[in-house]
Amino acid sequence: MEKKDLLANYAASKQNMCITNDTISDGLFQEYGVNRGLRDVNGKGVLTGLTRISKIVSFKDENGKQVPCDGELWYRGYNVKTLIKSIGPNEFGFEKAAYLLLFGELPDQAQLDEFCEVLGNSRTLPTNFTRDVIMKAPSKDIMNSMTRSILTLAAYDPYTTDSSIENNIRQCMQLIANFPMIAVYGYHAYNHYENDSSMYIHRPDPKLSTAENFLRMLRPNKQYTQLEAQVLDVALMLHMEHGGGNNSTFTTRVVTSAGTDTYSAIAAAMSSLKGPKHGGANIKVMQMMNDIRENVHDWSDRDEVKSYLGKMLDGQVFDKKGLIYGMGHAVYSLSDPRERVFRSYVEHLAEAKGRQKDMNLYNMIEEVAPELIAEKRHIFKGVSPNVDFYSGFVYEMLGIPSELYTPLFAIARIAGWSAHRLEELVGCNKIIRPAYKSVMEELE
Ligand SMILES: CC(=O)SCCNC(=O)CCNC(=O)[C@H](O)C(C)(C)COP(=O)(O)OP(=O)(O)OC[C@H]1O[C@@H](n2cnc3c(N)ncnc32)[C@H](O)[C@@H]1OP(=O)(O)O
Ligand SMILES: O=C([O-])CC(=O)C(=O)O
Repeated sequence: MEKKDLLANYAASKQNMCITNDTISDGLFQEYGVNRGLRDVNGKGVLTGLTRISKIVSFKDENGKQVPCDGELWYRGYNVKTLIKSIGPNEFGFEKAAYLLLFGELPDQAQLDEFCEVLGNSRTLPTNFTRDVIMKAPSKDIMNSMTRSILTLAAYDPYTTDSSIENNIRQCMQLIANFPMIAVYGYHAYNHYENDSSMYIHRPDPKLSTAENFLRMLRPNKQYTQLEAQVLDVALMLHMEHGGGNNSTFTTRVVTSAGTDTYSAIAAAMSSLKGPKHGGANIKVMQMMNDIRENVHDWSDRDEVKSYLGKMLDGQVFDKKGLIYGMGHAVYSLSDPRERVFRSYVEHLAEAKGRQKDMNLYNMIEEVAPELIAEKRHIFKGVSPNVDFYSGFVYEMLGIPSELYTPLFAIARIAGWSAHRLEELVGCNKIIRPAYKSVMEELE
């Protein structure tokens, strides 16, 4: 028997022991008033912190009663939809919103120009970093490849552990600037070594925005249209920030509170974001849609689509996890405002690109899935499509490879993580250490 089989067989033989000894019954959670996943029975999160960075609205007060409402997302006092609308036809919004999230106020033109200039000039990697780090052991999992790059960047920083606020601002801005590079170069290395394609390492242009640079570095001929860059810019703005409680931002805050350095905190956040129940859902949605296209004979037959989705919820088909990806949210009830914005773009793009049949299938799933989930699960606050439902479809129509969908989320969310790291360092300064009630038995 090969050594690796020996270990795999041993692990398989121990599986049931772990399941038996690690299962904790619902009754014990109830007895001690412990909320699974830090969520109460109505799905509301346990309050664990205060923040000024953003606000999520999913319930409204009606005559003293909290009732579900359409979702709203606010960055530092501004509704994200208003922020997006305020971006002029020849402007890009990601940088403006990043300044807002990091420093708490909207920049005037001179402040924005200065910020963009600093960010643009910071889009460099240490000498030979692409060859020595990114091109070594390339992986299809670009989130892992980026995380490896982030941790290795720490080794090139003489002030890694300096916890002053100015040093943290410098490190966060350096990572915001570097994220598109380590993502796209990681993809090209993988595409070359694993898919036998040509490799392109285009340098970023310091005068271009994050969205433009991403497309410039990705495309072999560096070309993109203004519309493509603007759609991507809006996508980035929609993904930048989502409160302190989402899994990756909470991770950032927990790890930051232990006093660790910026690189380690952001690497931890990356590891959270890639989870299929969080930012990794955008790839899962695309895989799920492909699976539906393959297995549903008539995509326009509502009953056939519904029946297949029902099997998915019962864990019989697709990845057998019992989830319909791109649906549901820990906070939103009737709608996720980001999905609504994406939807308006998707409709135009699908028409322009002749993808009407796919659009109809998405529309049908958007209608049927919430009904089905409500039938088969305990839903207290309503279930609706989330930001990940359409994002992959938009990226696909922009010709972006699926390996880069979750990395794109990270390229945007690094701004929110950075803002929360700074807020934790400035305003909290207390290690996060919740309690676990022990239900262990003492044995002789
Ligand atoms: C950027 C983002 O992170 S957005 C979210 C991206 N994730 C996905 O799209 C994955 C699919 N969705 C889900 O797994 C869930 O909706 C989550 C993880 C996002 C939120 O889950 P919860 O916080 O448990 O939501 P909620 O309290 O409303 O769920 C109630 C029940 O419905 C289930 N449920 C919610 N959404 C779904 C879904 N899409 N498919 C199947 N079941 C679902 C939950 O598992 C839960 O079941 P349980 O009571 O047996 O535990
Ligand atoms: O808030 C959450 O739990 C997940 C989410 O939508 C995000 O992080 O953007």
